[in-house]
Amino acid sequence: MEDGGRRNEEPCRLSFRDGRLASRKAEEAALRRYEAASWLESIVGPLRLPPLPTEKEFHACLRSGIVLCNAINKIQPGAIPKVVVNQSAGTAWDTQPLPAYQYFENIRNFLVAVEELKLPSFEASDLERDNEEIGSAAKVVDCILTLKTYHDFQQSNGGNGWKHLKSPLPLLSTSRIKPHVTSSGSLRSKCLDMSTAKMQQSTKAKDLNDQDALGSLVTVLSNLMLNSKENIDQSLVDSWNDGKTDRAKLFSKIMSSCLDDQQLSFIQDLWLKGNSKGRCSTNLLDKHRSLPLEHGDYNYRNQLEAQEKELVELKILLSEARAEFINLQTQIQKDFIQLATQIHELSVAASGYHQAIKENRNLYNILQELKGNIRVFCRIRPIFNSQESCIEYIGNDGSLMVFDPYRPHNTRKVFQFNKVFGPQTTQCEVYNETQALIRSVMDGYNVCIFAYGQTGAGKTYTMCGTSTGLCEEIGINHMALNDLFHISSVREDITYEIYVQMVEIYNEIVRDLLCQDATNSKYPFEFHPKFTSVTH
Ligand SMILES: Nc1ncnc2c1ncn2[C@@H]1O[C@H](COP(=O)(O)OP(=O)(O)OP(=O)(O)O)[C@@H](O)[C@H]1O
Repeated sequence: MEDGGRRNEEPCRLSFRDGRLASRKAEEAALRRYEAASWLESIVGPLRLPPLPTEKEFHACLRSGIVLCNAINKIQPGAIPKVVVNQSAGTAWDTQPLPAYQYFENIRNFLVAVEELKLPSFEASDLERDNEEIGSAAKVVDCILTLKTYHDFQQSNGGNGWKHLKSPLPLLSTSRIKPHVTSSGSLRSKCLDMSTAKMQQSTKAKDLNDQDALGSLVTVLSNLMLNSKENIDQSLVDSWNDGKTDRAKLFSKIMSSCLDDQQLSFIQDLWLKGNSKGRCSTNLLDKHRSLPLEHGDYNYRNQLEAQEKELVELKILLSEARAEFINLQTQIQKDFIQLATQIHELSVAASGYHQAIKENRNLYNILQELKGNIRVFCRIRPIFNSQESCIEYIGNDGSLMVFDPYRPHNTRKVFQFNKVFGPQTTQCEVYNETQALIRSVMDGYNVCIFAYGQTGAGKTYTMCGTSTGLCEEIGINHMALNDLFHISSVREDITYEIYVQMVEIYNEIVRDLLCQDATNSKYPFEFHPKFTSVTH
C-alpha cells in the first residue's frame, strides 16, 4: 500500500522516466533490426524490406525460414542440405506464403545448424504471428547478429579459432539456458560456456598469436557480449556505444561481469599470448594470476613477478631519494637562514663602518683647518754652476735665514714659513706636505695649490716635473691627480666627476695650455676632462 501510495505521489515523473526508457529501448531494437536486415541482404540479396523494418515486417520476412536457411548456407555451405521453397514463387519470401509445416521445417533446420555452430539460437515460436512474448524479437535479431559476427570472424581469420568459443546466447536467450542459471540468477552465473574451449586451448589457441587475430577475437567477444546485452548492465552498453570510455577497460569490465574465473583465465591466456606489450587489463591480470597456469604460461608469470619486484625496488629507491631530498631541502633552508643572519650582521657592521669613516673624514678635515687653511712653503732650488748660495740657516720650524753674499755681516734676514724645503728635497717630499689638503677635495673642500717665484726659481719643475719621464721627477699636479683617481676608485659608493684645465698667466695674459689654438686667451676656458692646475 505504501509503495502504491508513493507511486501515486509522482505519477508524472515515473511515467516520464519509464516512457523515456521504453522509447530508448525501442529505438535501439529498431537499429539492431536494421543492422540484421542489412546484413541478411548483403548475404542473400534484396529482402524488399523498408529501410527501418518494424518487428512485424522483419518477422514476416523471416517466417518462411528461406532467408535464414539461405544465409546460413552462404556462410557455412551445406549447413542445410535442403531448403523448402515454394516452387511457384522461387526463393522470394513475400510472394506466396508456404504452408506452416513447410516453413517450420526450414526454421527447425536453421536452428539445428545454428546450434551445431554453437551460436545463439531462438525458438521457432518466436517467429509466430501471435507470439507477443517480450524479448522474442530480440532473440531472433541476436541470433542473426551473432551469425554475422561469426561470418565476419570467419572471413578475417580463415575460419580458425571460432570453434573454441560458445556464444553466451544459447545459455541465456532461450529456454535451453535455464538449467545453467543458478537460483540466485546473478550475472556472474550467466557466463560463457568455455569448458570445451578450455580443453582445446592448448591446440588451436596457439594459432592466435598474431595481433590481427587477437583484435578480431576482442571484436567478436565484444560483439557477442553486446549482442547478448540482456546479460550486461545497460550502463556498460551505453558506455560502449558512446565511444568516450576506453574500450579496452570496458571490455575488461564486460568480460569480468559475464565470465567466471576459469573462462577469464582462458581469455587472458589468449590475450597474453597475442599481446606481447602486455596491454591487457589489470583486473584480468589479477584474476589470471590467481588461477593455476598451464605449461608455457610461466614465462609470463615470471616476467610479471620480475617486473613487480623491480617496481617494489624502484618504489623503495624513490622513497629513499625523496627522504634524502627532504633532508637536503631542510639543510639548505637552515643554511639560508644562517646566511641571512650573517648578511644582516655584516650590513649592520658595514653601516657602522661607514658611519665611522664619515666621522673620520670630518675629523680629518677639522684637523686640516686647524693646521691652517692657507699654508706657505718655501722650496730652495739647488745651486747651479758658479752661483753662490745665500742660505744661512734652515730651521725645522719653517724658519729661514738668508744673507747677501756680497755683504754678509749687514744683510741677514729671517723668514718664517709653514715649512722650508732644502735644495736636496725630492718631489715626493714636497707632495707629502700637500697631500692631506688634496684629499680634502674628495670630501667637498676647495683646495688651491700654486707656485710663486722669480724666473728660473723652479715653479714649473715643482708643479709639473721634468720631461725626462722619470717617475721620481713627476710634479705635484700629476701626483695629486693620481691620488684623486685612486681615492675615487676606492670609494665605490660615491661617483666622482673629474675635470681638468691647464692655464698659463704670463705677462698679464691668460692662456689655455690644453687648447688646440695656442693663441686663444678668452677666459673662462672650456673644461677638459683631465685635471685643474694653475701655474704662475
Ligand atoms: N729642485 C730642483 N732640482 C733640480 N733642478 C731644478 C730644481 N728647480 C728647478 N730646477 C731647474 O731649474 C731650471 C729652471 O726651473 P723652472 O723652469 O722650473 O723655473 P721657473 O720658475 O718655472 O721659470 P719661469 O718662471 O721662467 O718659467 C730648470 O732647468 C729646472 O730643471
